[in-house]
Amino acid sequence: MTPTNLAQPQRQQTQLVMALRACAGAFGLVFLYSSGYNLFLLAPSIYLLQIYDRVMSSRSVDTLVMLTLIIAVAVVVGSTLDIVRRAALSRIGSWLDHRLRPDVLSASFEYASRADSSVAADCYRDLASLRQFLDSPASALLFDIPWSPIFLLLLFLVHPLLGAIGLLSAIALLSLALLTELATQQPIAQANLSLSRSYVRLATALRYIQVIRAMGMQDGAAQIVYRDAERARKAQDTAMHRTEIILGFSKSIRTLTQILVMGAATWLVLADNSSPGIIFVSSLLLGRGLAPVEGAIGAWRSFAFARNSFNRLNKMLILVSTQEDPRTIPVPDPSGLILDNVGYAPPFADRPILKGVTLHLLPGDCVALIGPSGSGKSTLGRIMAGVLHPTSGCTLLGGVEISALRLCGDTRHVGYLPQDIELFGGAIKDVIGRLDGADPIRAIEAAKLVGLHETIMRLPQGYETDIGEGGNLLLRAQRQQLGLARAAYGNPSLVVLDDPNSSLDYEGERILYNAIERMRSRRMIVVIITHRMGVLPITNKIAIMRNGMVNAFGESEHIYDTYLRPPSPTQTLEGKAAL
Ligand SMILES: Nc1ncnc2c1ncn2[C@@H]1O[C@H](COP(=O)(O)OP(=O)(O)OP(=O)(O)O)[C@@H](O)[C@H]1O
Repeated sequence: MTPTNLAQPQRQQTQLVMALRACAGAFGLVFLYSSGYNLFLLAPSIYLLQIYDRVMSSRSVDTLVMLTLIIAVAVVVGSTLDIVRRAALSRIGSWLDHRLRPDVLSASFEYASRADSSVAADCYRDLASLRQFLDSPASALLFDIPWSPIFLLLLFLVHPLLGAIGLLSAIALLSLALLTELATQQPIAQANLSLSRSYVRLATALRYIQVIRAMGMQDGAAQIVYRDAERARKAQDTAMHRTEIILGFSKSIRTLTQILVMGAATWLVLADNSSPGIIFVSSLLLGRGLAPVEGAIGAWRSFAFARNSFNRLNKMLILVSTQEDPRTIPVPDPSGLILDNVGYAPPFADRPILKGVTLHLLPGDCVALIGPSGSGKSTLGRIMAGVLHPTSGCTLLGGVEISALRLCGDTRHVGYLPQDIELFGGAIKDVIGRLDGADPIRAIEAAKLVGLHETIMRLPQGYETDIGEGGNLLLRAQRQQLGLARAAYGNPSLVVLDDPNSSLDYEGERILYNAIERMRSRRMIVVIITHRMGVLPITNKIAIMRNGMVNAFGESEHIYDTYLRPPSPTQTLEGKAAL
């Protein structure tokens, strides 16, 4: 299954859902703390009633002191429970972060390689957003909301008229909460989108900062990043202003209801001979009943952001997890590489880049993939390397689908040197060893295979030399050689080299050709994507590509003589004479 759209609804157990389920006990505890906290919030109401009913009638100072002490203890216990539940929510957030970070990181890598790297980066950030939400006061509010009806019920018990006023007010506030959702949904989604775009653009600009500075494009690049950040800010402002307006209304409703309840309670005291305490008790109960609803309107943006983060992260985990079980995939036998009717069309493209490519390469084969620019060579190379999934047909290495080999984590079956080289890591031994806790012996073996060992040993720190961010401390030719060693690490069955000699001088090319000979002698299949014809003599097969198809494929000599050999002067003269 190819993930293209995170908007599809899915139902499946993901690591996120399972981790949340594992927290059920902890959430239950938070619920208990919250219940205790909300119960203790009743203390001031009870206190007032007791003052009116007992102290005022008995005029007993001792009762007043005792009551005050009891209520003071209740208030301290209530505040402590509030602190404890917030600390517990924060601990849950930290635990979730710790438990899910590795899974989310690898799922983000997977999603980035299969679909969209910017969405993958967003999903990675979503985990932090969820943790931030659990750290914020908004998360505690969720546990107060169930208490809202209980306070309103108590108000009903005090007097049905007071309860009815409270209920109507709660309904009005809930409608405003709903209105907040409707009014802020679109700007919040827009803010999310623009913010993530600006992050992606910033990352790209920082990656190419040397070129940007050299060409004097700094201001233009800043403008591009700034434009999206501005859009995000404006959308956030819109959401905030709408929330503020609705919050203003809700405050008015709340104050009016408060006055109404106190007025009605006073009327009840006068008309019904009720205790005067109900004036303050009803006001307090109403306040407690409406506070979570009103708080929810204020915290709506936090809820919406947290919900978006949860949904997006969960969907990415679902899409990435719909894979074959890697443990069931066997190690390939040496039956070679088979491309059967391979087609590829990028998402949303109107025409395919590759159309029905069929090739069969045997162990020890070295094939040159040549053809005009844009004919689809690099795309085919990426498919062979398992970086891209073909949209039709299959690519089998030793009878196993290449993308499945990559997913089983045993990447040693395939080596890949991309056009942009893209080195990643710090010390040379780690770069060559594919960041796999590099076995230095094997890294040295790979360096020797590609003829780089002596060069590395001449460096003051040898294999421990740091290559700088992305290898920026190295010459391009050296980066290319290092990329070649990385591709050869672990004796893979297939090595795909995209433009491996583009930066090499004569000596560099000689070393490369020797390296390829050695790879072939180890029965590796070597695919060379190139524009340089000088590489053809070391190949035994050539494939010529045009318009996403392989036009000609066969033994190098035959293909060269038939399609590539320039006509000799005599042939040209004979041709002219014939004319
Ligand atoms: N992700 C993509 N989305 C849309 N089109 C793409 C994508 N990647 C490549 N293409 C297009 O597919 C075509 C083939 O690209 P590809 O890089 O495979 O060609 P190539 O033969 O390797 O070219 P070159 O020799 O210049 O490297 C080009 O027209 C390119 O613009």
